[in-house]
Amino acid sequence: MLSEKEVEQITIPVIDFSFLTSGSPDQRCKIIQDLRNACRDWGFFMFNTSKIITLINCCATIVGGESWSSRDFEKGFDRLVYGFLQSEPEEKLPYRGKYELDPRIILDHETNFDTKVDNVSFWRDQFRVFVHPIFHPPHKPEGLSEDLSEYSKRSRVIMKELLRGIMEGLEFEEDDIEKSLELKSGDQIFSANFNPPCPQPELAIGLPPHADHGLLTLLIQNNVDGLHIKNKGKWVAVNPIPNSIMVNTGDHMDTLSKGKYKSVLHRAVVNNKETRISLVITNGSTNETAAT
Ligand SMILES: O=C(O)CCC(=O)C(=O)O
Ligand SMILES: [Fe+2]
Repeated sequence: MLSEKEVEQITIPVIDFSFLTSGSPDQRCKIIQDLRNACRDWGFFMFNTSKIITLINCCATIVGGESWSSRDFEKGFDRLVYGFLQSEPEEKLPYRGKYELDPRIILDHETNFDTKVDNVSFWRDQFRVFVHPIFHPPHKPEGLSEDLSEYSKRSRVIMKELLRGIMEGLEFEEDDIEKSLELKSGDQIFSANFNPPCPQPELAIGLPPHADHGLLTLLIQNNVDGLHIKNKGKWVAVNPIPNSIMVNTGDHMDTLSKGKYKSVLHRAVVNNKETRISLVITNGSTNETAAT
């Protein structure tokens, strides 16, 4: 029922991030228009860089951080993804959250939904942590908390540029844009989702259908597909450019845009061959943005 074959493969709109930050006025106009169409018609888009590192480093220049090499970036994400989950259970215990939005790290292991109700098993490990403005970093493996904090900082720069473009497209006044871009108090939650090979993928799901809670979510996946989005009433499978960053609109964006940009439903399916990994950072609004 949930297999890849049964849903149409689509390519979501592609946005040139560099035109937002350094394009000519005409190029910027075109990108604002592209963003408007992508948010309205899909709620999902991706950046046309096949090198995430270029984008991350372009943000480092803005925040004054050091450039990462591709190797640094991969090492950082190995730490993020494998290091923590593979530490000893007693080392992880202090980070285990106690409730849904507990700002401590939340770990779930191959949790099942109530299969009587949902008729489907939940097949994943997840590592989730609030990264901003509250941050309870794990102390091990070494370097993980620095990587998370740096990635959170850089992704806020991407967010800010994107939001400015999106709000220009919504024809917000410049003063309102400035006020709304005060992202310092907007919360950010980072998740690493692992979906190991599943012997019966048709009976399981990596992540059930849901909409994200913030303004925009940034999503990176390894080269194993599995993300589905609901578009015009039907599920479609997203076919991303390898190594790209995908972006989707969340509940706060739905509110901010007065319902023009819907908070898009999506889910992750599993397969029986390869582990799928996605790294997700959800960016919430400030109180001012939410009230706009
Ligand atoms: O694994 C994916 O591609 C989706 C992840 C996701 O939607 C989430 O963590 O909110
Ligand atoms: Fe999501």
